[in-house]
Amino acid sequence: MLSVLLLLLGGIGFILLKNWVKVRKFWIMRTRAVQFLDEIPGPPTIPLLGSAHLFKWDNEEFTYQLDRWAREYMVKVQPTTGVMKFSRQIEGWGREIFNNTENPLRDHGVMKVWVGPVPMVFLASCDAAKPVLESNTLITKPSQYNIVKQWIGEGLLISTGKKWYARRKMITPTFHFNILQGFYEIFFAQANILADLVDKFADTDQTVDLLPYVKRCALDIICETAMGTRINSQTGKNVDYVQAVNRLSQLIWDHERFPWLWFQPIWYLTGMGFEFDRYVKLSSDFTRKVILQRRGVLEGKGLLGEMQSMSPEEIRKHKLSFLDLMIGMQTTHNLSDEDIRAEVDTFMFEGHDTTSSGIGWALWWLGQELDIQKKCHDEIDEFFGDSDRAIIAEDLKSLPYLEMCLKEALRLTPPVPLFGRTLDHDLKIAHYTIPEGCTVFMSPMAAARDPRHFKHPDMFYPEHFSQEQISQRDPYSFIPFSAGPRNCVGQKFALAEEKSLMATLLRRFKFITMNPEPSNRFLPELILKPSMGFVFNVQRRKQVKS
Ligand code: HEM
Repeated sequence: MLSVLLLLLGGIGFILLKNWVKVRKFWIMRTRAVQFLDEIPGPPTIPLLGSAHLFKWDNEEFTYQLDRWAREYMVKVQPTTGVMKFSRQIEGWGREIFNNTENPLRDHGVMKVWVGPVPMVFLASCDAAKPVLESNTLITKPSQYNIVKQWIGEGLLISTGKKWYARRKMITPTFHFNILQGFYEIFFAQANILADLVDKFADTDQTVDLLPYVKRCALDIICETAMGTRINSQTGKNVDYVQAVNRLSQLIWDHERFPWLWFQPIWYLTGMGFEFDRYVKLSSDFTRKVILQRRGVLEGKGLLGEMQSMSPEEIRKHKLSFLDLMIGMQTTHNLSDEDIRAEVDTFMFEGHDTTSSGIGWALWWLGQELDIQKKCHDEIDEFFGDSDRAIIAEDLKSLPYLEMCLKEALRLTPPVPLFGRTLDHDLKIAHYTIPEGCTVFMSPMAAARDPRHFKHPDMFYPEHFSQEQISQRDPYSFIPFSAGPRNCVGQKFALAEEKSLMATLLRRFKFITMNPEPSNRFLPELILKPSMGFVFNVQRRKQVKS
């Protein structure tokens, strides 16, 4: 027995010594955090677990718990009794944060939560988040992203410092307007496959949950645009890959929530670690295979040497994907095959769950606000008439109201509900000091419910995005794509894809939401999901002709 104990202590001692520098750094950060964060309100803690022992296992309950904590600690409001509508809760929460003039502490929207021995600070208002977002130095992602890194590698989303600057400079031109224009053909083709699938439910008694349909459509789009490869998931192909991508996101979210899973032995004992590794291998092998194939195709066409000097117009003419451009830049930017794999997988990770969530929520809001949906139909009909010709980039400029609706949905239900940074230096927010090494999280949903910036913070009110209202507002109050130097590089791509898909669907159908608020709750996982899916009754509109 004694020898087992000694062996165990020896093992722990060895691990601590091996990681001495990291342990010391963490200890200093933790000591300063205990001292500085004491003032910031947050839920009760116990040694080692922090507040994690209080976390609800059930995802939906966990969401409600976060909401209760926010009201109780961030804004010092006693929990209300009875069931409140979730969106109204957030509105109330927003009001309490932003309208309170008596207690200056309430005005900042700052809360801390200890997850195990790790402190996290939530910055829920525009003013609290702005100093982090606009900084050129606070660009490091927190350790919570490490699990994502095991899947997508150190691509643009995860890298930091010089590597990030170089990659951002290299990747930004691949989203050139002229290159994006070439993708509209893909958007339209995939949107039509989606519309044909939806059509099977139209004018029947059957309702349909559109979430999995839109998700597969967005996955097909990102595979074709980012990798130059058709996976046809909409028509039931490549099931293994689709399942791997879906399951990885779920496993990552569980890993984030429960600190005991951060210990490798527990992660593997639960079986989740093995499952995660299996799916990471499946997904990475898929990307590696595609890289090899595309290199062969480019060599075959004699394009490999020429791509560096191509104009965006020529790139578009040759229908080159993001991966093709990476392969073209491989030698000049000294990229390994694994570097390319990481960047492509980053796009796969960032580029489909996000857009499908955005489209799903937008339809879900429009399916409840039928007058607003009618205005979208009218705008589309006025522009396209009876034609069902392909939608091209220029067309979308003529649908400003649809764009306002999409942005309003992004405001109320942002697909990325939280994003974080590790502080490389102490940061002062209002009268709080948040120490170096601490993790901060920004919440676009909370920031966008501020009545000082939005006239009707809890309502679906597209006029929030009229030119007049936009020009009067602090841009940091609307941050679904983050903001500042580390904002979403795919923002224009995402809006173009969303608008194109929405216009195609709305040309053909009217959507009536069957699970409106408050029954359908927002689940802020890695991506904001509906607790009950996006269930619609679909009605065909007039027949369109080409
Ligand atoms: C509605 C759709 C989308 C939303 C709401 C969204 C939102 C975001 C947010 C909030 C971030 C910052 C994340 C963080 O700091 O941790 C981000 C980063 C990023 N997004 Fe998006 N995104 C969307 C679509 C896309 C698409 C379609 C692509 C690619 C085609 C993409 C590629 C990226 C990349 C590469 C980054 C990392 C940028 C960097 O750190 O320099 N996103 N996105």
